[in-house]
Amino acid sequence: MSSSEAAFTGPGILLVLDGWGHADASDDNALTLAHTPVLDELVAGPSSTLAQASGEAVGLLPGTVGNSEIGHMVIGAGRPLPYDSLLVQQHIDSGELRDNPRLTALLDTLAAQGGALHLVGLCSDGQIHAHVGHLSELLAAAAARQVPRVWIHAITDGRDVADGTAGTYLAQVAALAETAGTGRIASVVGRGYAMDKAGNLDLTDRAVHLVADGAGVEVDTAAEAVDASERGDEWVSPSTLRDASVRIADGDGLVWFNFRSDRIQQLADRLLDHLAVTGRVVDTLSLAQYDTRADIPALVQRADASGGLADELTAAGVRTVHIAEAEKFEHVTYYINGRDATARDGEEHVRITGDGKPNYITRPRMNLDRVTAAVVEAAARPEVDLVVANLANIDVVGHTGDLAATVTACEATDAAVGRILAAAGDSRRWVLAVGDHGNAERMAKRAPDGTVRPYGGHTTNPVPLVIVPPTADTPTPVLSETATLADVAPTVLHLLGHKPGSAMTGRPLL
Ligand SMILES: O=C(O)[C@H](O)COP(=O)(O)O
Ligand SMILES: [Mn+2]
Ligand SMILES: [Mn+2]
Repeated sequence: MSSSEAAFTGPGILLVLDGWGHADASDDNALTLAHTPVLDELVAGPSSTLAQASGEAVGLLPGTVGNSEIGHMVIGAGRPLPYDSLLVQQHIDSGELRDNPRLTALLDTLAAQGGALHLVGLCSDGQIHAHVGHLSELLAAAAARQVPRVWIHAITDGRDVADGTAGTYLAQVAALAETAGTGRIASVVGRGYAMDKAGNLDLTDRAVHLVADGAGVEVDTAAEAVDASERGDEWVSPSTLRDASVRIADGDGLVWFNFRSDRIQQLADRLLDHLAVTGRVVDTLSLAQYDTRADIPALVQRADASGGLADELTAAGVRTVHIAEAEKFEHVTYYINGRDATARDGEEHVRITGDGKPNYITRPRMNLDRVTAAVVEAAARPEVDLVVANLANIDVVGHTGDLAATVTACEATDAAVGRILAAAGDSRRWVLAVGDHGNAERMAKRAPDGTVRPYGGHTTNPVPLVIVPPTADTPTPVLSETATLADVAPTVLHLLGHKPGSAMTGRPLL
């Protein structure tokens, strides 16, 4: 029987196991160290393949690690989408960024009126939220337009890159400024403060007052600020350089150089509010488009992500329930639907919330039991055609860089998948389980200084993709050996009995 004859159609569950990457067993592979009988059986079966989830396959620069935004967008779009980091790099390579009329207008005004330029963003080459190369280009543009003073407000990383590397990146930033002939680090703060996205405004406001008012611990060097942190690079205390202590003045300019919005938008909105309340008019631009309340003009526009799974399912009248806990809720709603937050007709969104400031090392199960219960409940409703869910633990706990906690997260996820498979069997649903990018299969990395350090960031590894038939006696489909995340939406449509959307370039895997 050919694989197409073996295909079955009907209701199903699309399950994204966040950060579920594939790599050979090793002593830093949390997924192979963990006892995961359910996942092991799934990936060992014939209805299993590996999908590319990084680099060009999904719309990133070659060799770039995947991330949750592009992962979910491509899963939904059924085609690779040029991601913001790729678009920014293309604008740099073509010279368009440096000549961008919004940028040159701002720089020329600052040069003519003697205003300072403030550049705010994450200083690493993690390529998830930002890249120091983009900062370098903005410094060169400011130098070319003779902006008199350029201040860098550096956010330290330690999450998308190995912890303990912030000092190296800040030295690199200083060297880039030297090469460009302009720019000095005015302040340093860890991303735990500056890039909170959970509404912890007490953290955000520390960064607001640092950047806007120069309020922070006084240090002589950026390295001193980093070295003083007792909780790693993510939690470098808001620090201001003694000989470069600045506040943002009326008439200054501000450019945000993170290309990804989700973790900078809270700070951007809060800072702009603070400047307005304190009577400072500051022209502001962002490198890529942000989802801020404030309308911040962007230097690089987003790619169109329409025509994906959500649009096809709505047109076909398919009823869906989208479920995730807070950390990944936007990913299974906004991003998977093509950066569109509106629930379509026939679409329900379920956001599972828990503690405000969870500690993922001590609570690696997170809110998994409640997410699983919501999936089981939705699966039992006959009117629901498709359940779309994200299990966050493997990725979110993986980001702590704590191997033991991540092993526990993998084991908890394994048990949850077991419960979901049982519920799928009861309701005669197929299940398609897939990772959105790698993370937990690699928990150590060589840092720029040559040392091997705990690593909680993402990887370029492929991700497992498995399909479980609706009943034990349904013929087991054999999946295509080559796959990418772009094949998920066409495969889901196929399993629901529909054709791939006309905007999709991926193909059904069975
Ligand atoms: O913002 C984060 O938590 C990480 O930098 C990236 O993780 P995500 O792409 O899985 O959200
Ligand atoms: Mn993810
Ligand atoms: Mn992640």
